[in-house]
Amino acid sequence: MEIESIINSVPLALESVQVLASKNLGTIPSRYIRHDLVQKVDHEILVKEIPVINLSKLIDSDAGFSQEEMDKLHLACQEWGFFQLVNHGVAEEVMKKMIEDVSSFFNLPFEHKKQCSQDAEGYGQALVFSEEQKLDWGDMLFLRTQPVALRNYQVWPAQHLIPTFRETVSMYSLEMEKVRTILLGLMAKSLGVDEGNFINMFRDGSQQSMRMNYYPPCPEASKVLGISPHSDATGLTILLQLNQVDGLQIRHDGTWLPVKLLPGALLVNIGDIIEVIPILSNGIYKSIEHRVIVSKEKERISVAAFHETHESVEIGPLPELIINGETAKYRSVKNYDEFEKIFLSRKLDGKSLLEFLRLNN
Ligand SMILES: O=C(O)CCC(=O)C(=O)O
Ligand SMILES: [Fe+2]
Repeated sequence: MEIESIINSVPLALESVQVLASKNLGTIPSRYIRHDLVQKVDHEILVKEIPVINLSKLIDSDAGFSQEEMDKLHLACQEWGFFQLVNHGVAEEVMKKMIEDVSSFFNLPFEHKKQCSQDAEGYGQALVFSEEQKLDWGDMLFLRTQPVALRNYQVWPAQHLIPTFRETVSMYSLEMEKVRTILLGLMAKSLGVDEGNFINMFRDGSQQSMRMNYYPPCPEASKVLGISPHSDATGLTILLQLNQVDGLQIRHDGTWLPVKLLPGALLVNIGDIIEVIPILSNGIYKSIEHRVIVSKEKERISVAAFHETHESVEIGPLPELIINGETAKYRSVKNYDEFEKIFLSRKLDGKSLLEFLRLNN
């Protein structure tokens, strides 16, 4: 299908999963049930843990720089596409406020949350374009957070309902940008590419958005997914798990590996954009598929902060890289805005966005 016709698809209206869950139904509508879902995890794989990177060992600090930690980071980006980040330097107070205010949002009465609804932004569910498509067991609040001029406060919770929400998200947003920039610099070093150039692609004015996810408990938890398998159509994602309830699984060595997050850790993953733009990683760093399973008893809340390339950056193989007889592996997309439109208008389906852009040559 051509890019233009995909962009013009219209999403279907969906019900809030939190409202549905509050009805305490014994069984749930069939549109959430996935008959082919394999949730059983191979016990062998449970001994595997995704890499943990200690950021204080990678920046000038009392701990000193550790080449060993740097090698671990490189391997994590190459072989896992995911890592946990500890000693990341984000102020505890900011994390605490973020946990409080985002939880408060999902605890608001539905009528109040609904005021934040709008098509692709604000409160709602993952966009769905056909009656056949399975639904995810979760609601979300999707906000554009940077640059500030792109914020649409209409879809943010009203000031009188959660007075500190704006300030908290603003502070957290800047902390995430700091972590992003440090990590990109380290990745550039590991890849042996120009650090300034790499960071410049994500310079001031680049977009950051946050997807705040709420997964209610589900009476048929083993038959649903909180989020369908997907890879993130972004540059770099930094995820905060708010309430110590695990549920994320990543595709690793052909199976789904559950992620056990350490308290206070952030989870970082490589998005499609870093995989696609050869100058960023020449395909060395991988954007990995992941999904979310839900619990029968406990709700789960997470915040994914997505970091994009600057609007002036074309997403696709750069001409100067098509050297030594190599051909472009992907169609180019003008910039992140267009990339996002294509992403939003397609159902979450593994790494199909990259497949869609791949050139068969
Ligand atoms: O809730 C999670 O752990 C993952 C969320 C996620 O994958 C996303 O928002 O893209
Ligand atoms: Fe994701």
